[in-house]
Amino acid sequence: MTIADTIRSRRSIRSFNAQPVSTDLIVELLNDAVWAPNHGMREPWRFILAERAEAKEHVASLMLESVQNMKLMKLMPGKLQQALKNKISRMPAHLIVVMKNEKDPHKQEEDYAAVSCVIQNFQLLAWEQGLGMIWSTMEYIHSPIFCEGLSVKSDERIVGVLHMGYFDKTPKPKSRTSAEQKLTLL
Ligand SMILES: Cc1cc2nc3c(=O)[nH]c(=O)nc-3n(C[C@H](O)[C@H](O)[C@H](O)COP(=O)(O)O)c2cc1C
Repeated sequence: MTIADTIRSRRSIRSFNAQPVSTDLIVELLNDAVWAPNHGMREPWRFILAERAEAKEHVASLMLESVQNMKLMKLMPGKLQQALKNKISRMPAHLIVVMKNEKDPHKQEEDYAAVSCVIQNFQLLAWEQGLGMIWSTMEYIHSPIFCEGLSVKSDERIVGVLHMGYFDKTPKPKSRTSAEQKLTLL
């Protein structure tokens, strides 16, 4: 597969099968992904991996607790909330990508971009191995309950939670606007 093939064929995966994901593989892919560009070599990222059943249960509980006050959740019957928690707990792995905050807004922006590069590298490398994921930025990633429950420090933020695993069905691609339509030639 060329890089272009991998970029074009990668899809966000939201449903996974039960096949476990090896920790060694995730670490190997991360070791390639961190060769991302990053200004000042600040390498502003770190990772938290939940693969063991108790760890995934913990992540799922924190997610649910964090969103409990959201209007949508309040409308959701208890049974449905439990089903959601079970769905998250059953996913093969969750990788939480954490960034060190910078006081200088310019550096903060650069670092958010660098961490996003690592995430995309990781998504593409994983895709080549048949491993799918969804990059979630749902509201809970900013919740003190969620962050404190994962020992994310006050000078850090979560850039995304990557729910990942192997999958049986590849979603259809959503079309993209051609670059020509977005290009200004000076
Ligand atoms: C920064 C970022 C945040 C995202 N957050 C979510 C999310 O919270 N929930 C979700 O379902 N998808 C999320 N996505 C995935 C997009 O919905 C997905 O990339 C888009 O629909 C295109 O689909 P594709 O990735 O299969 O090409 C996010 C993607 C990015 C880049």
